[in-house]
Amino acid sequence: MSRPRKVALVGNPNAGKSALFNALTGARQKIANYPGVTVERKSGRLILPTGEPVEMTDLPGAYGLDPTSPDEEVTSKVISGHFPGEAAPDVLIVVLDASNLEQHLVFAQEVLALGKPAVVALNMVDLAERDGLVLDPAVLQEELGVRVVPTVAVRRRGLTELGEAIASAEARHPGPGLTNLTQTERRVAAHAMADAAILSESKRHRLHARLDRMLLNPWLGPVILLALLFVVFQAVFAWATPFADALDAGVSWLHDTVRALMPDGLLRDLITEGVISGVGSVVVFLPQIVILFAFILAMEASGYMARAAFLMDRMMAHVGLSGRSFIPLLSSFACAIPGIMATRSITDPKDRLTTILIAPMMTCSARLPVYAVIIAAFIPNTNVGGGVGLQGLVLLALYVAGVLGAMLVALVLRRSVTKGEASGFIMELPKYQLPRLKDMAIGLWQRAWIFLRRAGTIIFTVTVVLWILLNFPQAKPGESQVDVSIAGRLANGLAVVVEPIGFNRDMALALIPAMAAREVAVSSLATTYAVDAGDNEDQQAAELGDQLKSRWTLPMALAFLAWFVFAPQCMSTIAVTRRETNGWKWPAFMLAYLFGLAYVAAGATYWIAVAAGL
Ligand SMILES: Nc1nc2c(ncn2[C@@H]2O[C@H](COP(=O)(O)OP(=O)(O)OP(=O)(O)O)[C@@H](O)[C@H]2O)c(=O)[nH]1
Ligand SMILES: [Mg+2]
Repeated sequence: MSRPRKVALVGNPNAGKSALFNALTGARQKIANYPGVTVERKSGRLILPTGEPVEMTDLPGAYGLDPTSPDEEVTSKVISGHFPGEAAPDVLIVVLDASNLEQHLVFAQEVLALGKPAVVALNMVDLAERDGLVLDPAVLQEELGVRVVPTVAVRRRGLTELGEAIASAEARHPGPGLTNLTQTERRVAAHAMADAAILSESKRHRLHARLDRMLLNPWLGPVILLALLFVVFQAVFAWATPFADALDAGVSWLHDTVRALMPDGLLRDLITEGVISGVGSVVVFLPQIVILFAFILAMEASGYMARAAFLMDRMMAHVGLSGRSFIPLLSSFACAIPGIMATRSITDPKDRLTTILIAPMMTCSARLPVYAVIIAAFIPNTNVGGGVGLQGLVLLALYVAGVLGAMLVALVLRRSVTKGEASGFIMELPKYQLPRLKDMAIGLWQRAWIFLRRAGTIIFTVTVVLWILLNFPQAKPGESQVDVSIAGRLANGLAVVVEPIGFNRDMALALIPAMAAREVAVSSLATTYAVDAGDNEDQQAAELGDQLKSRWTLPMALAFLAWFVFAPQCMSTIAVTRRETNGWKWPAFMLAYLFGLAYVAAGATYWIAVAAGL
């Protein structure tokens, strides 16, 4: 039997290719309402209505076959069959945004001129209708010489017709109207084609235009953005509390139950102190993570995020970056790894390198548990007036500190190591859309799952190993178990280095396993204190927050927070930087400068706080 035919989705960024891919193959590729979301190719299987199985590939968006950035290069190589280890696609699905037809037809002509079997998915016809556009697909079909199928990817409209069109797509001889055109000629042709295909147009985006005038206003825009972020961080603390408390109670209950049921011994201690206290101390932050992502996903889907990028462009230009860096930096608030990969949509190599180097300073969600546990223990839950909570304010300040640090570093790098001018910013603003509940639910579920999976795998493993290192060799009566343990002795070595910045031995101990994942800092503190409590019932019952309060001073806690704003405590980030920069030079540079910054920031915080009498 011959291999299944290969079908590839091509088109401008933000046309809805990944949404179509998901709808057709049942995959869960990330979709978001701004250009440059997909930066790698991804394949999946589907069965056409004719019963024919095909292999479908989702590609990064592109503006032309001549690549100007690493992600466009993937697209152009896959289409031409030059992608290593992959045959050229047999059929192309050219995805067009119906509400942005003229622009999207330029690249479509270039692709169709290749003469491969092809189908056009006239996607987002619902948005076109909403904006008062009535289109005639037959006109486009006539002009382009291939089947044109209207679709609404997110509502699964037109999928069967699209499948049938794929099944019957055949090789063609593109007419003279398509081949050998210059880019300018294609633009002129696109204009004429769009004009002919648009039957009627009643301007109905007045509301959106007004919204843009407000949100993109150079003065009002940043104020609105800041206010919005402010609400987000207040909500992370305020809304999460009842859920976090419930989870906390669940963890305590489990801990006590297992303790009561199991016989005394090392195995019981491993399960209660290592697994339940350690991993549980991280899991309780699930509600906060979910709330944070609910806001991020809503901002992405509505089209507001792209506006925020537009607003930030001026500020980015001041530090020598382009607004293009905004989306990768934004993704880094979830995790630096997809953020660093998203830099593939940046054209200028030095621009891209700078963005990679500063991405780890964006506060990723793995820091949230660390921040939250320390803030909850040391920052009073008071109102600073007008219903604004101090805890949320401190959390916002930590995020802002990361951003400001990153901008400062970019400024320095662009004048030294990655010298260059800021490049111009071209990004089309996506249409405003109401976030779809189902997409939000899927997105949140994915984030929650990533978090829980980390807790169940990497955090679990590291915590168990740490517990073992904390319990051997066993202390004699009268000795402190942590002091004599292997982990304790290792930490004593590191403690010498971090003592000048106010860290104690337990903090030093937390830093080592936290290289695997930042959240481990929390579970490792929880485990250390649980082991240290030994048989002391009172101490055992004390929650991690109370333990911290009784063992750390406020300046120490603040220094620890400052450390985590900058420290590159994540091996995966280093690994992905190595991959994206093809060598060890830049990851080594990143490690050195970020640890340096963390050390200075934590030290300065500690000594200033001490001097201020905190
Ligand atoms: N209303 C409407 N929205 C759509 C449709 N198709 C996609 N979208 C939305 O449009 C946005 C972009 O969709 P994606 O699938 O990420 O676009 P893409 O072409 O893969 O973009 P890149 O990966 O950046 O090249 C998302 O917010 C989708 O929810 C559609 O037919 N109708
Ligand atoms: Mg995509």
